Amino acid sequence: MSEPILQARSLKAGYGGRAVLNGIDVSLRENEVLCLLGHNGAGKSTLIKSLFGLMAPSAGEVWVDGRKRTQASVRAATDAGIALVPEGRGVFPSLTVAEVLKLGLWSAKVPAAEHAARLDWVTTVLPAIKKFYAQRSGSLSGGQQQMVSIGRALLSRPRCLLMDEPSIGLAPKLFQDLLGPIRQLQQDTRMAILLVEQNVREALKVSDRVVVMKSGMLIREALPADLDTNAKLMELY
Ligand SMILES: Nc1ncnc2c1ncn2[C@@H]1O[C@H](COP(=O)(O)OP(=O)(O)OP(=O)(O)O)[C@@H](O)[C@H]1O
Repeated sequence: MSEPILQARSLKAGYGGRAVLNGIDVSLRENEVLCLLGHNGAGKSTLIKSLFGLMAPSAGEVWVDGRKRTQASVRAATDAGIALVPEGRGVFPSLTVAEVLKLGLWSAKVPAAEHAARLDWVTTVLPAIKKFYAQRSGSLSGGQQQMVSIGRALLSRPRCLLMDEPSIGLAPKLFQDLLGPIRQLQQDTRMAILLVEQNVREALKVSDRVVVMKSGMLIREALPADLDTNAKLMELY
């Protein structure tokens, strides 16, 4: 089997000396959607931020493509083909969608000659974006903003996508509209996705494997099919 694209080994991290991650071991492989579940405050966002290089671990290691990362760096993560859909969307309300995506092209260091083709490609994956391309982001619905946030993350054509609660605040029926095209893209391209979700039932439908976090530890690993009843889901928490 090939090396994991992204791996945490005994990873510890926290804020101002307060430990949040208490030794996490997890691997994300090519061509899988790994669903990360856990209560509010379990440390899911902290794990995502640590894997992406937004936070330096206090102990333990992050490995990328079988090589130990020497320094937490978002630039290095982006260069390695990793992209983040952050919690809370992070689209600037006063900018139009076109402007948000142009900023995304710039920050992903996409060569200018490829900008048009890259934007075309993103709107092929998420065609709904075309409908509100010229609108200010602040005037969009939550689902539309989330689509822009996901589209922006795709601009670098990542091999590995980290998604922090992409469906938060959306009606459950919008989940598949938002995540369905991404699951399709993932299956077409063998991309790896780490998906943090509160919308457990819908998330399991687009996931290959599940890990559950509690108080900064991974307490369970399962397959979606193992969690096909309410009782089994309740056990996780
Ligand atoms: N920037 C920060 N500064 C200080 N403490 C933080 C910060 N961000 C998160 N925390 C704390 O770290 C703990 C874990 O938070 P984290 O956001 O990683 O959890 P989570 O599992 O993603 O939860 P949620 O589902 O609510 O987003 C919480 O106690 C939270 O209050």
